[in-house]
Amino acid sequence: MSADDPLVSVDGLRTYYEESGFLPSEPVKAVDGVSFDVRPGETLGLVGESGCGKTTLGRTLVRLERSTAGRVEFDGADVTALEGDALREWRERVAIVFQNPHSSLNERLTVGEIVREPLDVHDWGEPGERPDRVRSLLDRVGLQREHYYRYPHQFSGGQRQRVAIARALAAEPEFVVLDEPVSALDVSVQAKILNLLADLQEEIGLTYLFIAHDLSVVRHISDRVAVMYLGNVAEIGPTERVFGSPEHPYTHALLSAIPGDAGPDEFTDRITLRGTPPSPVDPPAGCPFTDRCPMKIRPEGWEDLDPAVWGAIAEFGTVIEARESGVEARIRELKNRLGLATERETASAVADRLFAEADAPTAVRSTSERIAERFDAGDREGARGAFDDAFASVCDRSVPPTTTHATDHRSHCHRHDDAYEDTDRFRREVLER
Ligand SMILES: Nc1ncnc2c1ncn2[C@@H]1O[C@H](COP(=O)(O)OP(=O)(O)OP(=O)(O)O)[C@@H](O)[C@H]1O
Repeated sequence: MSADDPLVSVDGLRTYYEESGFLPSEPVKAVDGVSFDVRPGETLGLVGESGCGKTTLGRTLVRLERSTAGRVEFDGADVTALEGDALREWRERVAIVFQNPHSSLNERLTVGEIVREPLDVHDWGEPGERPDRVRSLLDRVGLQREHYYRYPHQFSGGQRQRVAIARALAAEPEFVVLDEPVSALDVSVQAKILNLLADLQEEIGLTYLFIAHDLSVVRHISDRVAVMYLGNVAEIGPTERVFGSPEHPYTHALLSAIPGDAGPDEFTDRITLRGTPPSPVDPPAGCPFTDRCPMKIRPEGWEDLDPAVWGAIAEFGTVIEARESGVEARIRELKNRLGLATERETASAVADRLFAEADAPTAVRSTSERIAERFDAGDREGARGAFDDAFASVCDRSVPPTTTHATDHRSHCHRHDDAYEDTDRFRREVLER
């Protein structure tokens, strides 16, 4: 392997959770087609809101979750299909540190036994050498050799995380997934653990995937950063480039929420995103961020609408869509079958209220009224189609291609297409929100 070759190469990776329950359901698309590399010796930061799939991605990379599709190459070889001895052997080369050191350690084992366990599992060295290896690991992570016979409950959160790190490094892995390794710790302890991780990386030449929601920690520790949204990577690039000149509207929004100097250089105002991310069971067909994007491209004919009207249209669309498909539709179907009353407000009433509040122009009102009437008359699929014909834009219809902005800096947004790059206007609009 040359120094430029990735250690981990992820291509089109998907991890879906099949749900078993009372209602027939679609899988949770926790990771929905991500591609990126992790290079030897680097720290790749992984950020994004709660539930966007960071943990699932990290767990899939070390085969704690089974991928649904795509490839994960480790040192050039696909590891997604490994089984038996080959899987066991490869597992020596990877490790994971979990967020909560209060739940990740087995309380019934001594610290020495906890750290020794992977040495036994992977048949590391001779059995007689292992206690010494454990003691030197304890020493290396800032604990004492004498702690071998102590139990986890005798330690503070920071010390427990040191035990977890010693255990993760015991069998000499090359690649370590750090899943929010400091977020459960006191702020005063966080810096010490981060420094320990950085020292260990340098000494041993480790490669890290560092998952975190604290963006200033990620900026501090990562060489590159990947921004995740709804199971997808929206943007990836060198840390200073992504923080200094973010390209994806979601990255803009995420970074604008950082107080003070740690925020992006070109924005000073906070961008508040509408609503919450959609369910990963039923993600949008086009851009994953389309429902909440403050820079969403508008369809022809509606370019000059006031943002409040545009917001009302989006809300109306969400109601129609939720009632026509997804969980709400399945529940309604079931209730209908059981003879239970279901709908509350008619679509026409929803449209009337939303568009009156937003003071929408007549063209919007009459178009929506026609759609709502069709919906209320029972042609829900037709109404949804009519809504898409009238108001959907390229962001709703097609998955954005990859745009490379500079060496190593990539993002996925239709705005990067020259035809739509009216960013000045939309950035102003974003700031005015
Ligand atoms: N074992 C599971 N079975 C079914 N769904 C799951 C399972 N684990 C996670 N999910 C779902 O998959 C999606 C991604 O979850 P994941 O924990 O990977 O996100 P995350 O970004 O790490 O969130 P957080 O920051 O809260 O840990 C969520 O919708 C979550 O509810």
